[in-house]
Amino acid sequence: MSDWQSWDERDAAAWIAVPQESSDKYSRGVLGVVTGSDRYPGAAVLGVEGASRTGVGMIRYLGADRPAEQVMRRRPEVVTAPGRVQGWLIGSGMDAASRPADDAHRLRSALRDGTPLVIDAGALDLVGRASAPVVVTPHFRELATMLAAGADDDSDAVTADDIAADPAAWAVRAAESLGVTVLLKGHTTYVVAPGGPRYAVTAGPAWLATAGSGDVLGGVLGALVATHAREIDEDGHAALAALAATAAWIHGRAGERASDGGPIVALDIVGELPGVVRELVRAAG
Ligand SMILES: NC(=O)C1=CN([C@@H]2O[C@H](COP(=O)(O)OP(=O)(O)OC[C@H]3O[C@@H](n4cnc5c(N)ncnc54)[C@H](O)[C@@H]3O)[C@@H](O)[C@H]2O)[C@@H](O)CC1
Ligand SMILES: Nc1ncnc2c1ncn2[C@@H]1O[C@H](COP(=O)(O)OP(=O)(O)O)[C@@H](O)[C@H]1O
Repeated sequence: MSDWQSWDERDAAAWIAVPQESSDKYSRGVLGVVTGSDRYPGAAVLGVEGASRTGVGMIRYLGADRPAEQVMRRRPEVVTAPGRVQGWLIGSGMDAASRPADDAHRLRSALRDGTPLVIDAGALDLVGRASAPVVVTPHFRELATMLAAGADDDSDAVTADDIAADPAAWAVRAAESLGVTVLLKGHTTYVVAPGGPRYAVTAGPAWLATAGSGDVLGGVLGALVATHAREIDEDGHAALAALAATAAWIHGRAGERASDGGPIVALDIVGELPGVVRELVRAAG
């Protein structure tokens, strides 16, 4: 574990983009979102909520109609018109095995946009199609599926149990073989850039293991990516890895505050995000 750097509040505090007097919503950063489906509309709501409460200039939600309705009901600030964005969040609440043609088209547009992407859940199979740097956010089963897709035959395929037994090593292998930054979720979240830094983040309680918690994390990371376009442009995966570790830290700390030793639901994490970001801004000042 000696080559893993633990990521703490001081590290995270350096990766919050604080609006300036000269800022407007576009200069702060716009996040494009293609998430959710008829089956999982809630994941779209949770990701958009996570991004909104982490702080971003604007969100363009460009997913399917049913999740769009739910997103707009909860967050009228969101825009559904296409346009320029500085980062994408795609895949949460989608299912690669039953992808409607409209979703395939929406995902293709995001992947070809030339803008950094956070790829989650039901878009992880498309990781090789991106035209810009990517950070993926799998859990153990999702990472096993991704690696199995690249295995030469079934005997090479890794299982979720293999990954659970040594998540740090599998996160590194995935980053090297896929050429993307990997954020592997779990009690400790491992973040690895291909050939670059390795961060271990243990910030939250096990109460975070609740449905939709990872969808919120995707939104937090989406907001951080969209508000750090310059840093990603200059430092590529090194910046993406720092942003991913920061997202995991913020998510864990929000879970800690929300839980206070008791059970939580995903929206409780969202409710604590502004307070956690405020703490980080103060820590940086
Ligand atoms: N409110 C929402 O809309 C939510 C949507 N979600 C979305 O749901 C999709 C699937 O995510 P998962 O993390 O479930 O994918 P997994 O790869 O963990 O699981 C795939 C399927 O395996 C089954 N499964 C696996 N382990 C099981 C167990 N121990 N007991 C019972 N069934 C088990 C479930 O039927 C599940 O649908 C993703 O697109 C994700 O974003 C989830 O994040 C949960 C919340
Ligand atoms: N035992 C645990 N301790 C701390 N955090 C956990 C634990 N299990 C899961 N988490 C965190 O909760 C989130 C779960 O994400 P995910 O599995 O994608 O859930 P969902 O698909 O339901 O949104 C991740 O951020 C993960 O790091």
